[in-house]
Amino acid sequence: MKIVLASGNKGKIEEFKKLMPNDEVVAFKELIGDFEVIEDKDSFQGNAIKKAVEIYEKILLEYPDDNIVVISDDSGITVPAINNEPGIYSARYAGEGSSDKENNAKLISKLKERNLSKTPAYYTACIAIVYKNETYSVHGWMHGNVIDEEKGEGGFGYDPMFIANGFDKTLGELGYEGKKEFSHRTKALKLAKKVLEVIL
Ligand SMILES: O=c1[nH]c(=O)c2ncn([C@@H]3O[C@H](COP(=O)(O)OP(=O)(O)OP(=O)(O)O)[C@@H](O)[C@H]3O)c2[nH]1
Ligand SMILES: [Mg+2]
Repeated sequence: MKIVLASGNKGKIEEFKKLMPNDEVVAFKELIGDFEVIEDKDSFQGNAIKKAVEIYEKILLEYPDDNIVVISDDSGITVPAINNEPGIYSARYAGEGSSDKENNAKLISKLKERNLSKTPAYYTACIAIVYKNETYSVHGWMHGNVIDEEKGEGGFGYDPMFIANGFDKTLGELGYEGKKEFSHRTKALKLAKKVLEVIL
């Protein structure tokens, strides 16, 4: 069965395709072109469900007979020492439409303002699934520390600033192969696969 990913984030799409090698994973844009979902809920779960539902409904309008399953991912990084920023605002921390580089620069300046060269942080991923008008959601987390500089070119987003617990290199330095063993997205997707086993 075709699994439609309700995400426009290239880093996520790449990770999902690698994490689900036995499924036909298609980014929604390949089916219906560009479509913006306003992420105005106050939780990862609220935004993940909103993305999956709106894209599911939009696809059904164009492919009414398709037996389609849509999955979405709403994720971000939370730094308790700076009032839990950026959290659900991770993608737009430096303003609407900001790049990973700009978001990282803002986080670095916030850490430097408080003389925090290294402080605890965690990633959250909520994956929502919509199938036959029913909604499901699961979460995964990854704990570690953020540092006030970028190291390495791997991963995406805040990865060059994040050192997972038990490691001494950033996810940017470890790259995808390191990260996929224990990331928030990997953990959430493990549960999502269980849900798919039950409902499909
Ligand atoms: O270093 C990172 N490693 C990760 O593994 C990771 N997962 C999420 N994030 C960041 O959190 C925001 C997600 O926001 P988000 O869930 O709204 O996604 P998005 O707007 O980019 O795409 P979409 O899926 O909504 O279309 C984005 O800024 C990402 O950079 C990560 N950063
Ligand atoms: Mg988004």
